[in-house]
Amino acid sequence: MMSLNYAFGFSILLLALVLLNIYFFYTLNTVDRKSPKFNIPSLKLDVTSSIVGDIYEYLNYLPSQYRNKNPKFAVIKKNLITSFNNTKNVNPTSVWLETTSWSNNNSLFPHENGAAGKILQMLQTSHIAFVDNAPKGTQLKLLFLIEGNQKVYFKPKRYDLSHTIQGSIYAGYDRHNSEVFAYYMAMILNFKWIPPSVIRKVHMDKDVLPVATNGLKSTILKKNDGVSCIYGKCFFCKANETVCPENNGELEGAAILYLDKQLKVYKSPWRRKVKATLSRKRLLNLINVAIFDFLIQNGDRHRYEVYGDQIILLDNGKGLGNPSVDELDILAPLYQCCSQSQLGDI
Ligand SMILES: Nc1ncnc2c1ncn2[C@@H]1O[C@H](COP(=O)(O)OP(=O)(O)OP(=O)(O)O)[C@@H](O)[C@H]1O
Ligand SMILES: [Mn+2]
Repeated sequence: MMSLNYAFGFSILLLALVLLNIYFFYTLNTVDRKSPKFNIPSLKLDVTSSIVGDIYEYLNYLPSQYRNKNPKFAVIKKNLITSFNNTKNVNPTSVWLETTSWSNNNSLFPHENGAAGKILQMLQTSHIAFVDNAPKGTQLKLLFLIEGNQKVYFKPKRYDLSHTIQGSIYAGYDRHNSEVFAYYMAMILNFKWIPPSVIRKVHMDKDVLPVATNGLKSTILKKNDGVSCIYGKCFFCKANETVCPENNGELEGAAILYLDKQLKVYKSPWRRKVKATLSRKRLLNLINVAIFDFLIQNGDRHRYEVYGDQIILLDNGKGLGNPSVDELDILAPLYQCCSQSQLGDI
């Protein structure tokens, strides 16, 4: 009798252990996968890539902290807005002196004590001493020399904000608002390796033509209605693809601080495929840039500039093309690195 009781007790224990085991393996496999509350819209995907499918599948099971705004952000936002609005008593000479002599391991430009707002204010409103073509690159852009002897790149508006770019990720002209958006987003992400950039409007007849170089004048056409339009000087610039002022005579664009610094230029190793051997720091830096580019949807980081040993974000004009497309290829430096554990190999 005693041994029967004992055997019964033992089998109950065994059963309990087996059930516990099943439960354990079940939770192992389903952790983070309980009742997805967040369903991302189904998008047209390149189903040939399993990574792309995996990423979208996993998005449904992200832990809740990734879906809620971090309360710490309110303070960061308030400080940033205060800094951008600090535009009183700005002295151009001292702003540019402080800005161009700035040398720091954490940022390209000063941001403390409202410096960011002062720089933006100067970029947006300073008197323009001369305007020339900026022939570097494939896109039409101008070079301004503003009060205080500061150079500025001006990428003109080519599209209305509601315009959607169709076609490849490289399609279309640069988007001036993408440059400006990139700057503000980088500030929010605390990535301080990007030139300040702000929307500026210049009057064609009052601000540009009187101070235009002869080179620029030779790329300006007078249209039938008497309006002066620029076709500029660049790799893709054509006389029939001009930029014209709005009805009020103003030309809108992104005013981007020009960096008179020693920059090294590298071809992106991802422009075809990864061939180069990269240092750990450079690889992590490229992954950061890829995440940034994914957020602005810039798939045109074919080249990157390095200052010291830090990648800087120059040329952010190919973002914001089509709000209903998520181009996941941009994240290749991130997901290829994780799937092939390249970090361990170098
Ligand atoms: N803010 C800046 N300060 C200094 N140099 C700059 C700045 N922005 C761009 N450049 C330099 O000018 C070159 C052309 O600029 P950018 O890349 O913005 O033009 P792009 O027409 O878009 O060129 P691409 O078609 O090759 O992408 C870049 O190679 C970069 O080295
Ligand atoms: Mn470009």
